[in-house]
Amino acid sequence: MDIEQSSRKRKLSDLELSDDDPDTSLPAKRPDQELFPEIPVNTVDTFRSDLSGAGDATDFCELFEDNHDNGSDQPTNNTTPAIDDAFTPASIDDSEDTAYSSPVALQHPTVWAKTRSALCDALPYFRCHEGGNYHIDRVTLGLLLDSNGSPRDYMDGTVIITAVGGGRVAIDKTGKRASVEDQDESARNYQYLKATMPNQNASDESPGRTVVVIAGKNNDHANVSEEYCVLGEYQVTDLWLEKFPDSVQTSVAVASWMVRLEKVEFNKSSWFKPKSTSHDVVAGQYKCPSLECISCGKESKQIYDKGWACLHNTCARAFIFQVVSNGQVEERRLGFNEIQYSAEFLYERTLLPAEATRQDLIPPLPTIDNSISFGTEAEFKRGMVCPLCKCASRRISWHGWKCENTESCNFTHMVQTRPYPLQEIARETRKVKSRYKQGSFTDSLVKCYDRLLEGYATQVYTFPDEAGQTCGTAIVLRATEEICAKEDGPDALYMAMQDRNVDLKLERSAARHTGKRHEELCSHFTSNFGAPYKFGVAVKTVAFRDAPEPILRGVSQLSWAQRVSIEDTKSMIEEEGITYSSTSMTLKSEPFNELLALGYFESSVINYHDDGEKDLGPTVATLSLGSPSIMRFRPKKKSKVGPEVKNLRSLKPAVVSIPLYHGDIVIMHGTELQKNYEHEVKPKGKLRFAMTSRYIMSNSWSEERRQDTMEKSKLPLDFEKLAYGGVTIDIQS
Ligand SMILES: O=C(O)CCC(=O)C(=O)O
Ligand SMILES: [Fe+2]
Repeated sequence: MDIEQSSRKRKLSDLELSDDDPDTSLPAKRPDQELFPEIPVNTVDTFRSDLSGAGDATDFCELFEDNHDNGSDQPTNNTTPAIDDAFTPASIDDSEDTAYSSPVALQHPTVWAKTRSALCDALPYFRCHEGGNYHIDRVTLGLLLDSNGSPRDYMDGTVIITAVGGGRVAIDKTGKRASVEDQDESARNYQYLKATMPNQNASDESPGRTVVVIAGKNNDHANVSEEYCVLGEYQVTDLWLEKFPDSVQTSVAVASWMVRLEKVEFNKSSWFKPKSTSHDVVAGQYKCPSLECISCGKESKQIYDKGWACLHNTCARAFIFQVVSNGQVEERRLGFNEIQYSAEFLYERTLLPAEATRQDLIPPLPTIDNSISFGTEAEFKRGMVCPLCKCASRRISWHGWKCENTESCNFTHMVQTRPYPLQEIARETRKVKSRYKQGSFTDSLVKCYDRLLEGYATQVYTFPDEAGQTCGTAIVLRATEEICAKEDGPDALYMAMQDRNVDLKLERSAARHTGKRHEELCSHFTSNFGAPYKFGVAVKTVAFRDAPEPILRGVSQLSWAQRVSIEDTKSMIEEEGITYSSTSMTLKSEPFNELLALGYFESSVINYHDDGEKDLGPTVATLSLGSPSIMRFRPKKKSKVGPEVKNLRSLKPAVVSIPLYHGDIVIMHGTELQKNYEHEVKPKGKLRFAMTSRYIMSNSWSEERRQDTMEKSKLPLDFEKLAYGGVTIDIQS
């Protein structure tokens, strides 16, 4: 025991701690600029190359949100002390020095975003729509602090100290979450942050990398003026477990990881810090001592002002502070509010290793190199950072990027895409044909009948309702090469849709995402022509009379396809003796008065949905142009068709999967088909268009809305000359 005491004393004496004035040992500050150390400037690695090279790289977001990604399920604790109460280090006179006050925006943010989806679309270091710790291959690239995490969080213009987060579980039925178990080295957020530090990777030779920190408006410490602002490029300097018996977050002491981040360019003032003097501190001026524990033999830094404690949670002496009182060292357990971070810890500065990987805070504007790219590759759907006002903006328009800061900036970055040729489509088609079997069934519910329809080889899929009778059909008309090459056929239509002079008005709309907290954009681009209609998402409508010719040709071709396929279905039902629901399948062609155009870049999809909105006729017809795709149908989880689901979270598997090729037409018929089943379409190439026509019934609408619908669905007088297969449409009914 005596030996222990003396050894402890020896180590503490190294700190030169004095009981009455713990800071007299601190060296005087040297704010003279000339003494600032040179910050190494390394070759900047752009993340675009990280991502494009990351074929199977794990690109993920971790649930840092327990503490940082502000959400409705954040536990509120009225007893939480204000940060200033919890945190005013006594050792520093803060009457002049504002290093300890919460930063307030000084200048224009380096990069900012109005929405989470813009942030994630535009910034390569934070492609993380949920969660707050974005990592690739288990190494953090970006952190979002969008709430007040631990009451012990700290932020000045240079240093951020915050809880690492993760590991919380719901502790009651209201969804309140809290940490109930000690965190340890298996905590993922800890691991990914640790991996950014030099020599932490498996090879042990990684040079380390920087982490970009973003603050959201819900974080009171950063006090940023915009919804999301990039604070800067930081390095992780310390990770340690904090455990106090009276933590205000939980009634029991739970060890939680904390992280200290230090701005890489620590000698420059931050845009978000007003009178910070913290950037006057130079490397080496303050040194936070590190001591070896006499019990476990592991080192811990003295990061708190009251004294040193072993920070290794498994050690018998963990969090027992060695406090100097009247020249004696006492061992004490201290409460959460009794200690603060030491000045040495806050003011320590760390030079970034020269070989560490840096990050570009402002990614370059997307450029399409017409010799190697078409402009429809997945990366061009990403956002941009406006070079004028630095607003992170999403790719909303088909034709290019527009700054989303529309109130005070009108920057646009329009691009000319290179037409994606039919030869490329043929190549993609061959690849899909070799991989996917036509209509590969995953369930015996759906039956398929082969038909021949005016030169189109046709498959008719019949879908049963819960009673087993057919409630709907999906009729797939396969276009032959000959059909595609016709003067008004799919090839000509596909090329016309890419014509620079044709504006299809395609845009990405805000999508509904059940269970997601943040607004997202649909992955595909849409525009609506003819009768206005809200398909779950709001899409702008253009009257048929103002529609470009390819759209009108689409309406014409789909109207033709509806007529011939419904006629054939009647014969097929008779020939095959199929029992069907006549309330669902009227077997009548309705005049299409609307067309929804869809544009898909590489990796765009339309997720599972139904086309059974109110006031829609029983038939929905789609023409596919360009890249092949896979269409799947599955019974809805609430439908009695198909296997029963265990709970409402589990989904039913697809019952049929249908590859669709350039020129193919799918006609879904039957209102009950849409009630019982849903469908998705996943393109397998770089450019696909779909044109979907419906009949929208406006009888029950107000006179004004009805008139508007009638007006917008009037076809131009010369429409007849575009008629496919001689089908004219009577819209006036
Ligand atoms: O892109 C497609 O083929 C399908 C589009 C679709 O499902 C729709 O417009 O509702
Ligand atoms: Fe659909």
